[in-house]
Amino acid sequence: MSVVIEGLTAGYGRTPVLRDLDLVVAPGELLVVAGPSGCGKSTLLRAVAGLLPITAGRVLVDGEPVRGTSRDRAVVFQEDGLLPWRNALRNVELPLALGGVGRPERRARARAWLARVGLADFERYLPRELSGGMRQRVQLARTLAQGPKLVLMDEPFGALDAQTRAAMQELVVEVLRETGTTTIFVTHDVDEAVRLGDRVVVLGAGEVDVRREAILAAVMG
Ligand SMILES: Nc1ncnc2c1ncn2[C@@H]1O[C@H](COP(=O)(O)OP(=O)(O)OP(=O)(O)O)[C@@H](O)[C@H]1O
Repeated sequence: MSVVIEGLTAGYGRTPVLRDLDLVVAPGELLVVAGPSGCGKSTLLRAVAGLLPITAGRVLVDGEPVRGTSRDRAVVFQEDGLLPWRNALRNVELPLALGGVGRPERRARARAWLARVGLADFERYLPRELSGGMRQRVQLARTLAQGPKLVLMDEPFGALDAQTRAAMQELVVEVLRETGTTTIFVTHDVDEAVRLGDRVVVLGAGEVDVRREAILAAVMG
């Protein structure tokens, strides 16, 4: 899916957080949006997800203006949002069930995705029996099992330790490349931006080189 943002102004109440923002994401691209805390990264994701009304400009996904949420566009947050009383498998199955996918197929899809994220042996575990990194992997499986064409990730690994985070970054890049999913990945972590991005945009400073120094300089203003 392509994303074209033109002259986007959006925010909460009367003060816009984003002003006249232009951004293009090509199909299959992994775009990292970086920038200091409070600069509007989450606000941008919400606007693309259709969770936030926009004040001016437009957000086009595959040429169509965003008017609300859609199954084609999935959001992954830092909190895993898993239901504590459902095991890993049943958590991954839930949105498929809600989307009308029949039992045998949703079970097969959920199993395949759990295996893909390295959790084949943990499908019966409840969220509280899994580590933070494992829960994020379940969340990733749950998101990708739905076959979204655009994935919006909002600091999904912010709460993980450095080693787990690095492993998750590797997994995400691998899986998203494999599926050709377009991704907008928000982070305030410069190293994460360098590791993940095909391109890096710093809010307020535009597109920057995917090099640590260039991103740091833009983030610091
Ligand atoms: N629901 C809300 N109502 C009112 N103001 C909000 C709301 N959410 C965010 N804001 C304000 O909008 C601005 C941008 O917030 P946003 O969450 O988009 O920033 P961010 O770049 O994602 O920050 P962080 O890296 O800390 O998550 C901030 O000043 C914040 O206080």
